[in-house]
Amino acid sequence: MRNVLEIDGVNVSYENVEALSNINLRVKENDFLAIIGPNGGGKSTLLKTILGLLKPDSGEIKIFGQSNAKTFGLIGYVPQFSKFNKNFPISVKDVVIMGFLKNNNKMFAKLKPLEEKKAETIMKNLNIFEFKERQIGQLSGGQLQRVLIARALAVGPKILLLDEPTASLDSNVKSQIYHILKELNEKMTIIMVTHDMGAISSYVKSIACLNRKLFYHGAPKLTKDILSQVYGCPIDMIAHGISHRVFHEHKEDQNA
Ligand SMILES: Nc1ncnc2c1ncn2[C@@H]1O[C@H](COP(=O)(O)OP(=O)(O)OP(=O)(O)O)[C@@H](O)[C@H]1O
Repeated sequence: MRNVLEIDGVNVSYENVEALSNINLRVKENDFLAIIGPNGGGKSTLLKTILGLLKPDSGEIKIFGQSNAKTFGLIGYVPQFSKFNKNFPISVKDVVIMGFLKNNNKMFAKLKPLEEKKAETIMKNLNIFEFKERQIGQLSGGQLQRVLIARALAVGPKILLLDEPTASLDSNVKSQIYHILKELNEKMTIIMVTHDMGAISSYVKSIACLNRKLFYHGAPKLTKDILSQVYGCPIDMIAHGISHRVFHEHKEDQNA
């Protein structure tokens, strides 16, 4: 299997915060990679850097062997839907259409007939076609997540990046989203930031544990030692090793 993503010696900082330190990572074609780690560990920063939205201070990122500045259409991005402004007066269909536009300034541009057909197929596949005229504020969390996945699929990506796709969804809806991702994974590589440890044992093919540095990258089998290193405190694992986590007493908490 060839590498679809190669990250070499990447450092990223915001003014005086070092968010990523010397990240080296290879992702193979058709992998389903989960990036896990504590809050503020640099997961979103890593996604933004892969997308080319943030420029590393040093190091290099290649997508299919090319600089990520030249990769429009190869990567689809699904942002954290909880951060999406649900009050924005835009319909489901218009959000999906935005995915076809290279320059998002032309937000309500008309699609070519072929694109129109493709948008329709994507919406039907994700079961959102029936409410395509609905304003996005009228959707449930799971429906909105499917709309954002549809938007990301418009470019026909080879890699799909998702930032916490199941955060604040109930377990039934989470399973629906993972089911969709599993199907998509037959055609594309998936890289997902998640705090959902349950997904790791059931759905993903590999994991990367990130807390400013990359502590582990490999099979989705976490040991207590790796988790403690990444999360910076001891962690108990209950039920199948990783589906739950409980923080022991914590020095900072004790002093609080
Ligand atoms: N725009 C910014 N300006 C300054 N510092 C930032 C900015 N964005 C992120 N940071 C800092 O960079 C570090 C990494 O943040 P990032 O959002 O990548 O973490 P994360 O792992 O995605 O966190 P979470 O799980 O809470 O979403 C944090 O210390 C954060 O405060």
